[in-house]
Parts: sequence; C-alpha cells; structure tokens
Amino acid sequence: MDAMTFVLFGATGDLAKRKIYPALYNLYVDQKMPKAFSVIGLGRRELSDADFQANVEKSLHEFSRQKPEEASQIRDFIGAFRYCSLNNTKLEDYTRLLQLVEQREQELDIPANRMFYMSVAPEFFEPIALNIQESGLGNTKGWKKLIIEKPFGHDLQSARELNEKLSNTFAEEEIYRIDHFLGKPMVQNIETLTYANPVIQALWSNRYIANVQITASETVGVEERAAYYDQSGALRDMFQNHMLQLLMMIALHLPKRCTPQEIQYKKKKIAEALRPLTKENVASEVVRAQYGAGELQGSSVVGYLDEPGIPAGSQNETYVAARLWLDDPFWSEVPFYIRTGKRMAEKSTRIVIEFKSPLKTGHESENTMAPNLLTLEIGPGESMSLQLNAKNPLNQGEVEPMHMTFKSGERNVPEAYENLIFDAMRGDATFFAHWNEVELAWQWVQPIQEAFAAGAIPLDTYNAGSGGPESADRLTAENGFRWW
Ligand SMILES: NC(=O)C1=CN([C@@H]2O[C@H](COP(=O)(O)OP(=O)(O)OC[C@H]3O[C@@H](n4cnc5c(N)ncnc54)[C@H](OP(=O)(O)O)[C@@H]3O)[C@@H](O)[C@H]2O)C=CC1
Ligand SMILES: O=C1O[C@H](COP(=O)(O)O)[C@@H](O)[C@H](O)[C@H]1O
Repeated sequence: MDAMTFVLFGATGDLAKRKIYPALYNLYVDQKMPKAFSVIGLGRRELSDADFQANVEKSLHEFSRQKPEEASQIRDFIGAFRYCSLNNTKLEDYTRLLQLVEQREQELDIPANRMFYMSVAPEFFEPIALNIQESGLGNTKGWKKLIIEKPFGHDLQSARELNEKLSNTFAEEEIYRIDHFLGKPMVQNIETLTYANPVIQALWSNRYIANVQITASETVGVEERAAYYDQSGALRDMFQNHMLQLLMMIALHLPKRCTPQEIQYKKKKIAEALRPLTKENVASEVVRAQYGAGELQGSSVVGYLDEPGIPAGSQNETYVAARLWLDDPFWSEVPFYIRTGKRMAEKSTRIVIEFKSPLKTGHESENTMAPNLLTLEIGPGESMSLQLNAKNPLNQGEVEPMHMTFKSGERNVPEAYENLIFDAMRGDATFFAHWNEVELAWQWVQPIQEAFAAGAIPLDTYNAGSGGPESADRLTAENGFRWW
C-alpha cells in the first residue's frame, strides 16, 4: 500500500465522526493502512491539532467496531492527524492547505500521493474540485484520487454537470463515488456467490428464476435531515443509487472472477438493459407513498407532515416501489421488484430470489408448495438462507418448507466504509459507482421524477410501523407473486 496523505473535507462533520475515523482506525488496527500516512482534517471552525485529535479519539471510543484499548496504539494513530481551518469556496485558503500537505510529506518523507475525500454538502463538490486544481494541490508528482460522497447530482442534468466539472481535475479512474451499500459485506459477497458456486451459477437466469425482490425498509423517519430529505425523497435518497446498484450487482452474470473493469462493463450492460419507463406506463409500474402517524416498536410516532422542519402539505415521498424489467437474454420476462421506505415495521435490507415452481409432477401438493427462495440478508446482520421443500416427517403426505441458513454470526466483520476506503487506497474500483452507472441510473429514474413532479402518480399513505402502502401489493400480484 502506497504511503499517502488523506485530505478530508468535512472533518468536523457527522459522517467523519461516525464512519470515516472509525473506518481509518479499524484499517490501522488490522494493518491495512500504509506504513506511513498523514491525515489532514478540514472545516471552517478553528481547532488546534490537539483539539482535533481529541475529537477523533472521542469518535473512536463511541463508534469504532474495534474499541481502542491500547493507549500507545491510539496515540500513534491520532498522531498522524493535523487540522487546517479552511473555507471550501475560498481559493486563498488552499495555499495554507498546500503548505501543510507538503510539510507533512516532507516530515514523513513520503511521496506526494494524495487522497481527497469530499465529506461535505454536495454544493461544495464543484468548488472544491476547482480549488484543488487552481491551488496546485492536484498537480502532484505522485498519484491523486478523489472519494466523493452522495448525492451525485439531483437529476440527470445536474449529475452530468457535476461530472463534467470534476473531470477538469480528476480522471474517471481517479474518482471513487461512494455508494455505501456496495461496501456492505453481503453485497460484496454477491460477486463471489455467483462465480464461485456452480449450483447458483446454473440457476442464475430466467430459466429458473421467477422474480427478484430488493427491499430496504427502515424504521427511522426523517430524523434531523428534514431540509435535505424533503428535497430528496426516497427516490433520490435511496432508489436512484443504493437500490439500482443492488439490482446491477444481483443481475451480474459472472462465469469467472472478473477484474474491476469487467465488472463495471457488465454493470453498465445491465443498466443499459433496464427497460425505460414511458409517460404512459410510469404510473402502472411505480408506487409512491408518505408515512402517516402510527405505532412503532411500542411507541406512537408522528406522521411525516408533523416531523420537525417538514413544510405543511409536503408531497414528498418516503416510500417508493417499482417493477423493473431487463431486456437482456438472461433476465427477459423476470420482474425485478424494488421497494424502499422509512418508518416501516422493521429495519431490513435484503434481496430475495424466487425460483420458478418445481417441475410439474401432477402431485396434488404442487399448488400449495412454497416456492424455493434464496434470501440474502444484507443488514442489519448478514445471512444467506435457502428455502427448500421437504417431507414433513410427522405427516408423510405433507410437503413443508425448510430453511438452510448461513449467518455470519459473531464474526466482527469490517463495516462498509472500511471496505470502501481500503479499496480506494489500493485502487480497486469494483465496489464504487462508475459514472456510466450513475448516469444510466439517473436516466432511468427521470420519467419517475417527472411523473412525481407533475403529480401523475398518486401519493398514497401508509401507517408508520406498517409494511408500507397496500397499493404496492398490486405490483407483484399482477404477475401472480407476492412480496417476501
Ligand atoms: N451523515 C451521514 O450519515 C451521511 C452523510 N452522507 C454525505 O456525506 C456528506 C457530509 O455529510 P455530514 O457529515 O452528515 O454533514 P455535516 O453537516 O455533519 O458536516 C458538514 C461538514 O462540512 C464542513 N463545512 C460546511 N461548510 C463548509 C465550508 N464552507 N467550508 C469548509 N467546510 C465546510 C463542516 O465543517 P464546519 O462546520 O467546521 O465548517 C462539516 O465538517 C454529505 O454529502 C452527505 O450527503 C452520506 C451518507 C450518510
Ligand atoms: O444513504 C442513506 O442510507 C441510509 C440507510 O443506510 P443503512 O446502511 O442504515 O441501511 C438511509 O437511512 C439514508 O436516508 C440514506 O441517505
């Protein structure tokens, strides 16, 4: 692993505290950080290096997967951190930053390899990239890379503009667009599952698969993010990025272990194969809804419109479900159902593959037999479970479902941000969103955005703590299925 300087914009923010510092620390403990590295934290507020280091240490005690125990290890780790007060939009502030970066490179005697991480609000993505270029920070003799947070644009046009601007400073292969769902261990496992298991590989097509269901249900509501979420909604916040990325990953055909470039190529092919929605059919393929008041885990919770900061009469969706089709030889005629919502009964992100009914046997129990299901539980907790049918030993005439389940159990597995930062450091883009995928995903959701804006799709309601709006059942039922 190359020695490097990690330049973090948004170092005093929530994401840095909860995810980025713990990720760096766990990589350090697991000896996955370079032998020599320096971290430069940036934000507007004035902090001394000591204050900054104390904040980082506090975040590790609170949020790290592996709790810091050895004082010397912690000291060594946070000793690599320096702070520089900077306004993202002021070019003159970058002169001080460049000086500090160069000074640290000299002190540590490391090459000018620079990893820039934009953990700031999206309106700063463009000015930061420009200032990195203008200040000379980007003209390095070593490598430079950019990790960029979501959201990447708020529609097709703004995403294209952002990409265009970033490309003046960073080449595509230098940009690592974070989609943290791609860092989740079970999602990273999909690739291996499909190429390393002949049993699964043989079944991975429309010949055996009846439908694919991707669910991300959350119990949390809008929390303290009203200003962002009311502009974003479930479509932009979850569907365009995380959910479509899961679809691309699960639909991949991997006859062998592939390079990052091959995976990106295959994901692009899947995204291109998504059958476009039209003005005429969008309302029949998409359901949107907003949560009302309800009961969740024994407590009453308010509806979306009564959440702090939500404007009266907001028509923003907190739930989206859709039926998608891939015009691809492997997947034609297989519906993909996607749903995601806030304030639902349970927190669960999962993919369920429903297999076609068993071969016709003429046996009377055939119609009542449960389908074979392969369930990949992505979080919280990870498991993989296969539902098969077996004879009930107490009633020999009866066929009943049985489950074979693998749980990752007590293993203290790395978190998404650890996996992703590690991959970016070593230059592996397999689990990052390539521009082609991002652009195609925005292109696919555009008719939905337009239909929402025009009020062409009714905004249904569902009670907080429920399984979502009943109207979503239509999407599966119309093809003879149900949600799992
Ligand atoms: N928090 C989360 O769970 C998630 C966040 N994200 C994304 O990560 C990014 C950061 O989010 P989050 O950490 O929550 O945001 P916060 O609002 O908590 O932090 C924003 C950071 O930006 C800095 N900042 C704001 N304005 C300026 C400025 N003009 N110049 C320099 N620094 C500035 C702030 O520092 P200061 O106040 O000192 O200036 C602070 O460090 C966003 O893109 C978000 O969408 C993505 C997924 C989850
Ligand atoms: O990106 C986001 O993801 C979270 C859900 O992530 P998870 O890892 O907790 O499943 C979601 O709550 C948030 O609204 C969205 O911005």
